[in-house]
Amino acid sequence: MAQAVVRAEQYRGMGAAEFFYRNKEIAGFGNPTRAIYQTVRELVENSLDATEVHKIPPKIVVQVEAVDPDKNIYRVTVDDNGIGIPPDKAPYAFGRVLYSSKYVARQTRGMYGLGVKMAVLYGQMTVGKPTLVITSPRGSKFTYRFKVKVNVKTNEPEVPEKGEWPKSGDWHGTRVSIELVGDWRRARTKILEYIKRTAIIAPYADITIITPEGILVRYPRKTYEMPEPPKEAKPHPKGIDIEALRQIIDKSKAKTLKQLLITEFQSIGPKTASVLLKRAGLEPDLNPKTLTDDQLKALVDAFHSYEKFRPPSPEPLSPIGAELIKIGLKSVLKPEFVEAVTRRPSAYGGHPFIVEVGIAYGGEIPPADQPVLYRYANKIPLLYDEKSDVAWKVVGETIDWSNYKVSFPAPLVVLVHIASTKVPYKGVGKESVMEVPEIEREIRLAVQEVARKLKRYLTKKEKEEELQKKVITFMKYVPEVARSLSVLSIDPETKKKKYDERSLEEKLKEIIAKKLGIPKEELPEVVIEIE
Ligand SMILES: Nc1ncnc2c1ncn2[C@@H]1O[C@H](COP(=O)(O)OP(=O)(O)OP(=O)(O)O)[C@@H](O)[C@H]1O
Repeated sequence: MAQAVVRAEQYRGMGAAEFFYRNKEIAGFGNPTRAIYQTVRELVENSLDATEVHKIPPKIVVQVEAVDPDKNIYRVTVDDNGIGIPPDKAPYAFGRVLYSSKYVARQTRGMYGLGVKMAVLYGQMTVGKPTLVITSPRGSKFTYRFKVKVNVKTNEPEVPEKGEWPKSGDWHGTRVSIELVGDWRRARTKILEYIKRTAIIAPYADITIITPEGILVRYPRKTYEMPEPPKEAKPHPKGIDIEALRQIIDKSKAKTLKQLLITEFQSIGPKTASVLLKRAGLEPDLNPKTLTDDQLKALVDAFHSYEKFRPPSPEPLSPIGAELIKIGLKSVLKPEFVEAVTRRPSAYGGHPFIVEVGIAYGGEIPPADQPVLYRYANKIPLLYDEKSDVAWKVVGETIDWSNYKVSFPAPLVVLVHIASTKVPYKGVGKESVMEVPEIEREIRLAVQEVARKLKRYLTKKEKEEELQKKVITFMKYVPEVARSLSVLSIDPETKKKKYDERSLEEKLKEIIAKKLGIPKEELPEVVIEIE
């Protein structure tokens, strides 16, 4: 009988690239449908960050080509007119997991330094080919071309091919091309919806998608008006933990603790610094680099328990603004009513955020049994996991729409945008946002504010319709009544009518207009004759 072999446990470490390679689904690459959707998303989001944050009106072309449809092999290519990537950084940007230019307190779509590498990895795992990157940084005299792979074991980029050539025009931007096994047919609707919703939130962008069937869908730019780009801000003490503090100390040139607090954090001046250090039981002149674990903890505790900090600065945020939301909703959905609001900045756990809400109603929007919710976080449309998102909780479950004169089925679209330096996503795939009470509250207030405007509009519309009905009811009888009165006014002796029909009609119209409280000229010209 075979003896069971008892082997000793094998221990080894695992790098970031290998971890995400083994756990693709947590980054949104769980199956071929999600993978192709997520690839388009990651590339488009990088392109938008590379343009919009630098005040360049984005021009983006997405192309999905069928390389071998029988094997479900597709090529996704995204072109942009962004700032490009310096040639020494490009291999890392595409070939090293957790490498990013966005690890700063500033609102961008990207934040983890992961997205495009997951797409590169997925491509190399399923088709085996490297990703092609062509880029020309702004101001550079060259265009660079790389083929890049991620080395799963070492998390170092592999560059099997590279080249450069002089640039003639002033083109700048990036083109990324990835071949992968994807289920285009299943993902198609979601991808087209994603592009549509991106066009709504960024009406200043020119976005085109060309599908494998050769269909071209273009959302032309509606305006050159763009949101103010976010500014980088120092961290707020309330959002700091011990590790973050350690990293700040490592990078800082401050010689004393007091200096560190004043120069590296928002909301701390000399006075507050002294109070905080006293609370933490630390000497102001201590060299920050010598702090023990206990001292670091004492300082973080003092940060968290201090009640008088100013709220985090909203400068690193870049909301879209009510006007642009309205332009976006109007141009794509063609509703009869549209309104939007940008709330004042708020904060949770030391992170600033702003909620924006837009409502579109009627027109070409088809009626649905529930409100159609367009969720966005840092301008990214979120299409999956709707029911577990804080915005759904408010729009779909908490708000009683009948209070706003909406009865379902109704043609109602509600757009909710959360802009923050740290959106509390439920996962790195960025599909839904956690139920943070401060955010939930802001969403509720914003939805209520816009919904009240919708109610006013619907009430006015209802009144106008009632009035219109009355006008028609009264006016129907005018010709007949005028004729009868005219006949009654015949003088028995002369046999002549005292009043002719025309003048009686005019008199009757005057009476009706007065009764309904509208100018006589607004009564319909054509008088409906009764049978
Ligand atoms: N089209 C592009 N133009 C300019 N820079 C780009 C472009 N695509 C990627 N990059 C650079 O590559 C970096 C890595 O991109 P990646 O998608 O991996 O992460 P991210 O966008 O920073 O964060 P996230 O994982 O949250 O998307 C970006 O931070 C950016 O600096």
